[in-house]
Amino acid sequence: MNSGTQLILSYFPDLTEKQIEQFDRLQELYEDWNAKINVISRKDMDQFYVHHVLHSLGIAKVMRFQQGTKVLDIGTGGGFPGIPMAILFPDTHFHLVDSIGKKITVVKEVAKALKLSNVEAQQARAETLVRKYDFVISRAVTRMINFYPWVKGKIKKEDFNEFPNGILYLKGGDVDEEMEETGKSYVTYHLSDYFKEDFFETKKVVYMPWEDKR
Ligand SMILES: C[S@@+](CC[C@H](N)C(=O)[O-])C[C@H]1O[C@@H](n2cnc3c(N)ncnc32)[C@H](O)[C@@H]1O
Repeated sequence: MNSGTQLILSYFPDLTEKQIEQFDRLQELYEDWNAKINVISRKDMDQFYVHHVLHSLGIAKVMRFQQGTKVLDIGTGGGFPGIPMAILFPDTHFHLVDSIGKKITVVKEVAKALKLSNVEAQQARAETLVRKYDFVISRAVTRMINFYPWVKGKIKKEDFNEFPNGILYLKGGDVDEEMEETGKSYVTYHLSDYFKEDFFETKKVVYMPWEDKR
């Protein structure tokens, strides 16, 4: 087992043998694909498990998806946060979408190599999608004021998991300034409360539950 996988296991001790194997293969797969199609900044590759895998899994410290949950990852790039989350939640369906076809090629190949049957990858612009989901997850795509109109009609207005359906967005820096522009309610979780690596000092998960007259 590589040291990155050991790190993941230290924070998620209930991983199965299959999940351990899948996490273990990730770095090699991305190194190979990244040499052909740049989906991860090269200088980031030596911090791959912290900056990409563990960061993506920060969402799982905030929300446990039940079997049958449907999740959309918008602007997934090479598959973050969708691929690590799909390994962790094999009974949840993940729809990974990006507007750039080459990135979706990488996502499809990685999912195939890992036999992730719960991953569907599609080249599309977020605005054009018509299905409904329990949760939308995302990292580093655009400001929430732009993002929110893309997704608000795509979240099922019923609660299937322990907490209301909604958006789970990975963000660094000043969350409040950006979130207040939207006028919507949200909860901020600090990833430094869960992970001790310096990288997480400023990293957050912003949770926006769907809203009605509740
Ligand atoms: C900075 S990258 C982040 C990629 C990935 N989420 C990550 O954290 O590694 C932003 C991605 O959003 C995609 N994107 C931007 N606008 C989009 C849209 N309207 N619909 C789908 N994807 C979009 C871009 O193609 C790009 O791959």
